[in-house]
Amino acid sequence: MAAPGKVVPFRLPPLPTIGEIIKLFRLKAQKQLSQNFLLDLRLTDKIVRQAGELKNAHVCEVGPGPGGITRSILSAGVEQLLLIEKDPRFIPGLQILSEAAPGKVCIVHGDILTYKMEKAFPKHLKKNWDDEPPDIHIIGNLPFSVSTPLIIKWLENVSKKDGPFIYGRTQMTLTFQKEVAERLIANPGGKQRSRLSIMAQHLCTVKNCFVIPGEAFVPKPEVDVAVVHFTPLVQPKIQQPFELVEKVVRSVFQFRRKYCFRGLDGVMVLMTSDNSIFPSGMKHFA
Ligand SMILES: C[S@@+](CC[C@H](N)C(=O)[O-])C[C@H]1O[C@@H](n2cnc3c(N)ncnc32)[C@H](O)[C@@H]1O
Repeated sequence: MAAPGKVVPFRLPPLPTIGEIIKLFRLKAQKQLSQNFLLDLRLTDKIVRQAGELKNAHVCEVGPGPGGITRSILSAGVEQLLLIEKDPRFIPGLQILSEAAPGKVCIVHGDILTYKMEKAFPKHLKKNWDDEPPDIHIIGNLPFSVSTPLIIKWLENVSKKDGPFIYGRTQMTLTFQKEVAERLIANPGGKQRSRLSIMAQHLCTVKNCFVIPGEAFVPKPEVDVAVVHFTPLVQPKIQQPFELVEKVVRSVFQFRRKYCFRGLDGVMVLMTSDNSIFPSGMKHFA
């Protein structure tokens, strides 16, 4: 028994390994759905550590699959874990995890692209936008065909303070194809600087955490994967509506870099009609 006042770390009871769960429920990865699983719990622990302190946090995991990352999230001592999984084959395996952590897990069979995140967490967790981020995190290793459109949608939600961001500056830790992660974190003037870099960095602090080699996944994907952490900024760097910023940035990047200034001609038109979108000049941010 622990001494009074001593914090007892949360420990899951002995469970079948992820490999055994996959065998038990015949969870063959479906290539057409870009399913690749992480079986090494040291790696899933490493991904979850990138989210920051999760003790007593409310977490939504998107696309838990056979539950590797799920186990690491539960072991971090979260208060509540919401799982959103589209493929019904994974639900029985996730139920085993739910029984191992009584009262902590809620499983939703659904599609994260349409799920209403504004109702996902208790209201009392809401924080003001300029306060510290709420104790709410989104974590996920989704197929790239989902994670890229999803981050665009969530960036729009950040700019409008809706969706998962009605609770405040909810943090996200997500995996992307390595090249997409490089674009998300690229600095101004860098080779990878793109539309995605500006859309993400004008709204969030974007940290690239680490690259996971393709060999770590079963089956091995054709590309490497990188983990990216997002914290919405208190003040966006460009204080204009999302749609307008997107339009301007699209216009800037429609030409190859050496012809970028052709794109800027269009921007100048928008700048004069909309009053200084990029106060210190687009050149430096692009
Ligand atoms: C690449 S697998 C990763 C599984 C697990 N997170 C892991 O790391 O081992 C992606 C998972 O996301 C699920 N998924 C795909 N699209 C989804 C969507 N739109 N909404 C919710 N889950 C989705 C898949 O069924 C699969 O379980």
